[in-house]
Amino acid sequence: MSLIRMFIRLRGTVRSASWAQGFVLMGDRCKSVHLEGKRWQHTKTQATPCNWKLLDDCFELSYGGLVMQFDYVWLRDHCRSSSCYNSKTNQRSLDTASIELDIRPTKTRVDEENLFFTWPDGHVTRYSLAWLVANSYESQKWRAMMQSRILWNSEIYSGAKVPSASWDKFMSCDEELKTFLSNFLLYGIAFVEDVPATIDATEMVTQRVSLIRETIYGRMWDFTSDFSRGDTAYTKLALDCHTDTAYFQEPSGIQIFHCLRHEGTGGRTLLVDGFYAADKLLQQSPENFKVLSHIPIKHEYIETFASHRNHMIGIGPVLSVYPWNNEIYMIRYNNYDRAVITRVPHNMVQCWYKAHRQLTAELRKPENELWVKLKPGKVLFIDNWRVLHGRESFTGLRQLCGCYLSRDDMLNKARILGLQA
Ligand SMILES: C[N+](C)(C)CCCC[C@H](N)C(=O)O
Ligand SMILES: O=C(O)CCC(=O)C(=O)O
Ligand SMILES: [Fe+2]
Repeated sequence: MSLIRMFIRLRGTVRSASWAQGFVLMGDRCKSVHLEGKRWQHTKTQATPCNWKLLDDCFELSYGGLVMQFDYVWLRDHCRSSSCYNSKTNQRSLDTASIELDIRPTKTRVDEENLFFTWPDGHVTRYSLAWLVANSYESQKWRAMMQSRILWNSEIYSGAKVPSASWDKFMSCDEELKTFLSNFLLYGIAFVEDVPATIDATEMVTQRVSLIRETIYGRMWDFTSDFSRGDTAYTKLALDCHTDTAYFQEPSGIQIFHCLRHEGTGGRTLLVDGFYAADKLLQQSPENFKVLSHIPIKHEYIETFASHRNHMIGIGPVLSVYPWNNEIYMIRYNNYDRAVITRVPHNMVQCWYKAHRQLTAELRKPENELWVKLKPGKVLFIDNWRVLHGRESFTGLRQLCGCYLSRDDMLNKARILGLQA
């Protein structure tokens, strides 16, 4: 059993054992009652009554209709007094390792809005009840833990009529940027239109969103089908849907494409929501989802051009999920760059191929494919941890420019603008 799962189970047991009769005790006067040998404490009548109990292994608080349990070390550790926490830098100054692991408050008291703990060394910690509620495990649990997203196929995305941002407004107005980022977080793709068809303007537009992540391809890159680098991207061939830089330990968070010119035919861009496909897989076959989220696979970029010598390796499952809630946060799918499978025993290899086949079938369903023709002026932002891209083969001169962006900094920007990310 994973540690986290064990932890959740433990918490569950503790909670159900200790709280069942708590609410009958809410009185209208200040009083304390004994229940199963434990002393219940109450505040005076108020809109939201507060009861608390010092249990052997945790502090139990009932407030605002919620029953919460706090570890004593946690309560000491999160003290917001000026000697424990620097509210100018929002950093902890307290040395957590100096807290006795069996610490208990010597005195506990409550007023209308606050709880006060006195610790064995005399230090007093004050918590506002509202802060404790907001930061309790029990209240977090009920909140949407998942990033809100709209999973899409071609019809859903087209039907949503998500507006593109427009260059002028995008560059000058934070509300426009906020709407853009909100759409980007929801769908994993977003467009800015009317951008001057230059590398400089493309760079400017990306700088509104995040910091450029420089890679072996440079900072801003532009490319044509001249095979100047050892990769199929630099040809006229079609490309099946994939995520880029699967061969990085941390694949690039965001990819930007701006088609600066195309004199020829074909060359449309393919976009597929990898999380939509993964979700379908999870519904149809949880075992196959599990296989793809557990078996680590290697991706590799080997370039042996005289001018460019590279050997990049990234290892990770096709589907990365958070261990605590199984929520998918990244898909790594690139059949071109997938390396030799060497670390998986043959019986598991067979399972992996079956699961991979099912995911591939889902990704390739025509109804899941969104095809767009990129034109000069239209800059595409792709969440490279979620949305796969590909392209149709083409003729003629076609020049694309773009860059990779840091995912953390995009999320940072979104939060600063007030979005939940
Ligand atoms: C985007 N740019 C042309 C610079 C690089 C293309 C990298 C292609 C590589 N096979 C991958 O999928 O990561
Ligand atoms: O040429 C294209 O449209 C995209 C090529 C590609 O997959 C890439 O550059 O990452
Ligand atoms: Fe690519």
